[in-house]
Amino acid sequence: MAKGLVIYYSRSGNTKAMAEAITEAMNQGGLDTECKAVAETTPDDLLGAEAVVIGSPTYYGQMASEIKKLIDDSVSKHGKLDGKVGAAFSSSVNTGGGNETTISGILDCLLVHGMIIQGDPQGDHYGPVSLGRPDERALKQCRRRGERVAKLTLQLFT
Ligand SMILES: Cc1cc2nc3c(=O)[nH]c(=O)nc-3n(C[C@H](O)[C@H](O)[C@H](O)COP(=O)(O)O)c2cc1C
Repeated sequence: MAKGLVIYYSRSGNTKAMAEAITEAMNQGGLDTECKAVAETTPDDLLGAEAVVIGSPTYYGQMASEIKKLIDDSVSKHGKLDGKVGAAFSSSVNTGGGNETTISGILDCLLVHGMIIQGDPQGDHYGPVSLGRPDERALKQCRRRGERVAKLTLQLFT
């Protein structure tokens, strides 16, 4: 069965709540998906999933260093993530506070790994964003992204 992995870093719970909503939707979409804090995640874990979704709070318009460290450590698996499905999400405090640049930064790294990224013409285009604690709009975007990742992954891997 195709597997998914949602990885997040979160200090005050906002990004974690997004991760949980995305994970639930991926599981409902038929992808056996685990949700892990980045502190519990190793580069080896990236190999075990066909879809990897990474979320970070926005720190100065960029991903948190904890997420970047995992990505930098994933150089040990370089070439082995080629063709997997990737996605990203972020929480910030301000509108225009850089959540999309954070997502783009994560997606850039996943592209270097050779991963497949799907945009969204109707929902949050780059990936779900939330201002602070995810409200119903943000949770809807998280569920939508989870469904879309699951659908694409099952199309590619089953
Ligand atoms: C070091 C630091 C830098 C931050 N930089 C930004 C920023 O550039 N733009 C913004 O809108 N929010 C910024 N924030 C706010 C967080 O992105 C926001 O509170 C986020 O929802 C926290 O997510 P969490 O609850 O998952 O930890 C920053 C917070 C910290 C601690």
